[in-house]
Amino acid sequence: MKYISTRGQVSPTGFIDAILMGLADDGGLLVPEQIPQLSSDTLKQWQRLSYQELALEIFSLYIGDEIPRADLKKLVDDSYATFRHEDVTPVRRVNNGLHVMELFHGPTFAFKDVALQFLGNLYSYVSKKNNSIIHILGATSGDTGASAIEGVRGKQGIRICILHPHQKVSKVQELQMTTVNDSNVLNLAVEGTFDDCQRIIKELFADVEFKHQYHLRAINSINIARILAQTVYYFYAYFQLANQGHTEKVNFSVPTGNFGDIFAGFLAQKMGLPINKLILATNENNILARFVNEGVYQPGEFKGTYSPSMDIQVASNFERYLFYLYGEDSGIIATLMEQFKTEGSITIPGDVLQRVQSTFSAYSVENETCLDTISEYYEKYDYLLDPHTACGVAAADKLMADGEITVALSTAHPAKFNEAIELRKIEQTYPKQIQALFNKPQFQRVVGGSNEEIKDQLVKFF
Ligand SMILES: N[C@@H](CCOP(=O)(O)O)C(=O)O
Repeated sequence: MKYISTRGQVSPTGFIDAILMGLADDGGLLVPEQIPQLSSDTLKQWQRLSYQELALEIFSLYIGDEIPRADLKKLVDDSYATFRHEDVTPVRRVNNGLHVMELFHGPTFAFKDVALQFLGNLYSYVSKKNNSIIHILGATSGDTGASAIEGVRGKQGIRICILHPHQKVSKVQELQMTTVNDSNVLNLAVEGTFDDCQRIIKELFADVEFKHQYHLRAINSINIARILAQTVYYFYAYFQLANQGHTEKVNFSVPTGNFGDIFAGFLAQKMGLPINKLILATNENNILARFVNEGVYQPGEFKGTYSPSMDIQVASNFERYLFYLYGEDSGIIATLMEQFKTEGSITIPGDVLQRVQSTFSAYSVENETCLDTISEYYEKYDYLLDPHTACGVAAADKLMADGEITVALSTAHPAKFNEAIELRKIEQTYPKQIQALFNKPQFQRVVGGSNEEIKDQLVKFF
């Protein structure tokens, strides 16, 4: 399989070079040259596979023979052996039509572990095999950072620097990142928002000379490996329901910030998974919900919410979706992204908007509704939702029709966001791994948001 850029200025490249490139060198995002198409027979054959077996099949389609199957199997098995649940991403029925897929059974209690345990092991494999230098630079609104650090801490040949917005992540998220004292980890707390952190890393990756000189690698969802790994659980959820006798198409409701997770669902649908609606749930930072409902992509004013991981204005993976929306025409995408840079917005015509709405439904969840949903599900169903999952569940409640089956993606464990949970006077017991964080010293440097200052830190660290 080869990978091409959404902006068309990069020669088709193999899987390993694509993951090492991260952001495409022309500033676009890498996508597979062709999306594999699955027959209904293949779907039937996959229906009873374990999570690990399924991941191996899906990764093989996108990696081809670049990694021998036995090596790939070991990477997959090692990556998911760290999960606390034997199903890796179990699906639980909560009420009639609503199921929750728990994606938080990995080491840092968030869905990011599903891809970042794998990517961490993959980087280590590539570093040993090809003698590649792996200097990771990432931005986080809380979950990606902890998960990426956990995926590579202490690993030979790898260094990681994570930028997070100072005091705009939850206490547990901050502790998960900053209590790590391995010498290959650097945490920079940036005075600004997640969008500032993401803009900085994208600008540094776009500085191709700097990127190559310092061997910068990405762990955010700009890296195509993240998307591919997240595609697996859409299939797995569908198969778990099919094994219980649900043969109809399924809706997925996805708490959305950077558009990576829901894009993975979109990719699964394009591969042939019978998905009905993709429900896009935002918090009050609702640029994506406005896009789906009105056809205008324009950042609004930043709002701090109870779901800080989704406090994002400019969604990284939106460009990948635009590429498919516009028939894989990289010329149009390059023009639209240039327009976004100069004018600050993209408006799509009515016929294109109709195509968007045939795939996505969207709802923007207000702060109070998020908390109300947490209370309601706790009282009625004895199920404690984290505030991001609560946004997904609130959107599903709003947008699913009677008789439909919806899987809401539960993206994090509630213990990561007690700031929101305690507002509703709900007392939760922390898992022991989270409780232990409160007694540890923290290691982080607070920095301003200039590219030069970050570059300076990186040069010293790498
Ligand atoms: N919500 C994310 C933001 C970064 O998104 P990513 O999927 O591109 O890594 C976070 O928790 O850091």
